[in-house]
Amino acid sequence: MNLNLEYSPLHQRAILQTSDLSVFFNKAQILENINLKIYPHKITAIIGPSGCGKTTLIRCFNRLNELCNQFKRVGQIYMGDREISQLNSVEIRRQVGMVFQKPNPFPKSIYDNIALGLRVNGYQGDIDECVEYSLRQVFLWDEVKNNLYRSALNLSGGQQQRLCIARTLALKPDIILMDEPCSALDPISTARIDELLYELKHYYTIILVTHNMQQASRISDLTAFFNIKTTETGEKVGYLSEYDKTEVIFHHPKQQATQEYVSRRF
Ligand SMILES: Nc1ncnc2c1ncn2[C@@H]1O[C@H](COP(=O)(O)OP(=O)(O)OP(=O)(O)O)[C@@H](O)[C@H]1O
Repeated sequence: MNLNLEYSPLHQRAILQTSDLSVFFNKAQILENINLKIYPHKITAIIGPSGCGKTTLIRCFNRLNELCNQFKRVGQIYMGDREISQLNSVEIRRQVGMVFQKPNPFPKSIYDNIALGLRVNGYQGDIDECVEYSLRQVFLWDEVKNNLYRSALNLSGGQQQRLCIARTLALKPDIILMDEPCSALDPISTARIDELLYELKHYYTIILVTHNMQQASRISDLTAFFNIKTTETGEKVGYLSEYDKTEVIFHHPKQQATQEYVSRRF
């Protein structure tokens, strides 16, 4: 579903695209026929009621679901011209970084949180420089530059989440998946992350799962509203209900369910 995106087919190629994507866990269908295009250097918000499959969808994009042996997918996911099953899963996870709901720094120093991933990926450049550059990108450098060898676990929640974002950025991904990255943070830390994401979209493509309607409406360019339906056999399945520019989804949605969800009358 790629609606009314004036600039999309004419001016931009999708960086990531699903084609009739359906997902199953233990034979239960979780997502049905998802057709979604993600455009480069945009923030795409994924919104919808709990259980509609938002996390499951984005975990398809870095092939994380495949670690669960009950998982099955039907349909295609293309990165550029290539179906992601043809790509090496280690390479995919470098190209498609992920930031989780709860900040999850390694129980190591601030420095090592970034340096470890670089070493594991065989980084050939200057690690000190890259650590500094990544911490500057998330506006954390000035706060931690004198304590780089202290445990990352001593940082505040907001600082830990910015460190996790820096750790992801250090590997130079094309796409960053963010699964409710601010849900464990206070409003001031959330506002800082919002500003940060807005800056980062100049360099990266961001897919943001969020329950925070203010966050989605303030910083995203495009919004995909997912909903849940009940099948004839009584199963609940998630589907893409409406996808458009964020401004349209929040101010002139075509569907009543979208209107109700974004205005919290769902
Ligand atoms: N590994 C798994 N094994 C079995 N079922 C799963 C697994 N992961 C997710 N599910 C099921 O898939 C459905 C969608 O879950 P998912 O977490 O993707 O939804 P969501 O929209 O992100 O929800 P929320 O907004 O509450 O985080 C749920 O019914 C969940 O129980």
